[in-house]
Amino acid sequence: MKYFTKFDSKAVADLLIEKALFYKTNSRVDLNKGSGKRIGCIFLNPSLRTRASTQIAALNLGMEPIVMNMDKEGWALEMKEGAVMNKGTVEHIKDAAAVLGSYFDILAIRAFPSLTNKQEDIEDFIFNQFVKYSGVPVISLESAIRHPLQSLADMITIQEQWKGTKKPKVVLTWAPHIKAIPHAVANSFTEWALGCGHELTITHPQDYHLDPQFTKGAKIELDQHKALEDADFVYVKNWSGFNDYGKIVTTDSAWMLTEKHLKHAKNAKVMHCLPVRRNLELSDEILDGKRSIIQQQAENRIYAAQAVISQILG
Ligand SMILES: NCCC[C@H](NC(=O)CCC(=O)O)C(=O)O
Ligand SMILES: NC(=O)OP(=O)(O)O
Repeated sequence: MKYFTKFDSKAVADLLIEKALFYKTNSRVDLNKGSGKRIGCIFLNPSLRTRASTQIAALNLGMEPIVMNMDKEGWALEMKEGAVMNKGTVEHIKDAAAVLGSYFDILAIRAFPSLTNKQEDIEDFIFNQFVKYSGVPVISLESAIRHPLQSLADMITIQEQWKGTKKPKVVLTWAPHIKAIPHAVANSFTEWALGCGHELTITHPQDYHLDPQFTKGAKIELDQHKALEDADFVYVKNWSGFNDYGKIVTTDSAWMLTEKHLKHAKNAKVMHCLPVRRNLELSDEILDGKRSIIQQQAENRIYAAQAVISQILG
């Protein structure tokens, strides 16, 4: 494996899940595997979990992680080919990524979408410029359209939690937010849940349809209460408009998940990638209650990253 940027196949997902669960109980078993190697973690946006869990994962494999907050501490990067750089940007991605490629054995990049330039975001332009010019293996720490390490951790968590014999009913439900939020987590969760063979229902208000390239094969049910009936796992997530790109179409607080919403889903476990805005996206009663498996998801981010880095190291 050279790149970890999206769902590959069920076989690869199963292998990574198995590897991650092994590392969860034997975290330092491969301490020599990455010895003498460096991973560069490049952040163009804020992070708590991804930043810490990726470093811990690398350290568990004996690798040296170096974190660069390029948005604040690096030179302003020019991404466009052939640009005349007579404005704010100082260094071209061609030069910067090539230098980073020569410093690191693996590069890991976080690059959120603009939410204004739909075409560029859909093409994952900024992330792919790093891939194109670095020449080394690249891991996505969340790009404009995907967050595969999060989704891998989500799949690990579902596998750990699910004790039933039938397939679990998994529901992705939209939640209110005050800001325009990326589609990456929702897209990726959909991609991985379907790819791993889960039965997925997506529910959201009118006009919040996700990019159909991700939702093909999912059941879309716009009645949230109906969608939540008999759910085994409920993934709560806000996203902004896709058709009306990057827009907040509604902030209807009736969509915020409470116990009342789960009246017909007695055993449902609730998931969220974090950070969560309490009592806006999700109620305290759910977050602090028995249904929440959110802390477990966050912990599994370490082992998801460790499995991926280990696989790239070979
Ligand atoms: N990396 C995980 C989540 C990143 C992003 N959240 C945010 O931007 C939160 C911003 C705020 O709440 O102000 C999202 O939900 O897609
Ligand atoms: N879930 C997640 O990616 O969190 P951070 O943005 O804090 O890394």
